[in-house]
Amino acid sequence: MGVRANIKSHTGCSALKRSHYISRKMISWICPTLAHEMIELIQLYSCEVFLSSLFPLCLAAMRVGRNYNPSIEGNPWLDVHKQTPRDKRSTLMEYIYLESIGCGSIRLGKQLVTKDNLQRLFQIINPIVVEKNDDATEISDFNLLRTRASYLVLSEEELDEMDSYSEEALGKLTPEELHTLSHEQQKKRLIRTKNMEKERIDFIKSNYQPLRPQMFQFTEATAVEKGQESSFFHKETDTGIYSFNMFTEKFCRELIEEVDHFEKSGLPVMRPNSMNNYGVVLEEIGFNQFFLDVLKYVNPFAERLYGPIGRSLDSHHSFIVEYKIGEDEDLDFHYDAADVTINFCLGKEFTGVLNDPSTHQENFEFNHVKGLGIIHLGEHRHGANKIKSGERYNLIIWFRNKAKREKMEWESVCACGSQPHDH
Ligand SMILES: O=C(O)CCC(=O)C(=O)O
Ligand SMILES: [Fe+2]
Repeated sequence: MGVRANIKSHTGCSALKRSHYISRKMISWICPTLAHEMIELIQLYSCEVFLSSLFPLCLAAMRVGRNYNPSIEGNPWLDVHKQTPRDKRSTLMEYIYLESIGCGSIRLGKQLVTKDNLQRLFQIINPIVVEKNDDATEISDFNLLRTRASYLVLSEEELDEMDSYSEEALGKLTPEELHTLSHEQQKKRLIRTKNMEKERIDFIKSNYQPLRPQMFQFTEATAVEKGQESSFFHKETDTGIYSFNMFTEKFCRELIEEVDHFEKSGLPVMRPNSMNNYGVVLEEIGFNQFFLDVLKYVNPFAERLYGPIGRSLDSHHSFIVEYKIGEDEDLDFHYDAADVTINFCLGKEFTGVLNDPSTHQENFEFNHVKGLGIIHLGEHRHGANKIKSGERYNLIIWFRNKAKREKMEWESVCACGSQPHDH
């Protein structure tokens, strides 16, 4: 993030932004243009997947295209979520924010804050809940926990460490001792983070009643809209940003509904990453296989677009980010802890910015439109402009090479310097 200062986030509606907006509309909704784009792509990639599975769909889209009403008003994406207003998070569920030291934090419905649950979810024998103040006041009666307030969940050992490793005590350690201490702690934390994740997934699995159990299975019908079968990547920049239209309107609406339903359950919600405070990690609520299946579909494209990096993808971290005025409103520049990222707009209003990390000269802005996604390299620096009204839900899929990512995680325990936007 060192050179971030020379790149500013844009909130105004520049001509550049408008032209991208218009071009996105043209490509997605004016089907003769869309057909032309498809032919170009087919020629460019002449890829087996295109020919065997997508080509017939492309032809179908071209046929529909001749009669397709290109007006933006006719775009089903633009008003579909008007019918599904989202209840206020605060009135839905009495959430308590519970933080660990170095192993992530969760939101948990107040009724689920019990010693047993904390023991399990935080992997601590005798969990102690303390106020986040200088005195670390212990709260033993969980009824006294304040809705939407944040607390620390600690083991007795951690509480002792807080005293013994006070700034004064740390000042007495040599730099080498401090280094070793922090590395040992980080290793322990990494292992605990993994165990906590496993427990959380088991906890959700045994307690969550999905709204639509069938939607946890990926099918091509989910991915490709009948009549608008345009599952292809449109080149946006020379630096590896492509846009595409992949998931159906129905899927997007239902995914938002499922996420809302999950949030109402009060079950533990992990922050999707270190920068977004709202949203849900989809593999934790049962979508792991779903996105592995999506990956099979994306794999040949990723390889065409990104070569060996695209070929190496074998795992994912998938989550929903939610933006709303008064909550998360924007996202600072960062790069993802991913090899390849898909960022797909499920709904609401937003303007985003993507910047090329290698040159820092690029100033490409992409206006998110419901039903459109972008794919880019994880290392491609980007951020999100402030939301102006309403709510925005985006589906973020971080595709990764598992072995490489695990190696990086362990190495980061020993590396100093800036970290990517990790989860
Ligand atoms: O809000 C967005 O569209 C971007 C989100 C993002 O970059 C991320 O969560 O890594
Ligand atoms: Fe990102």
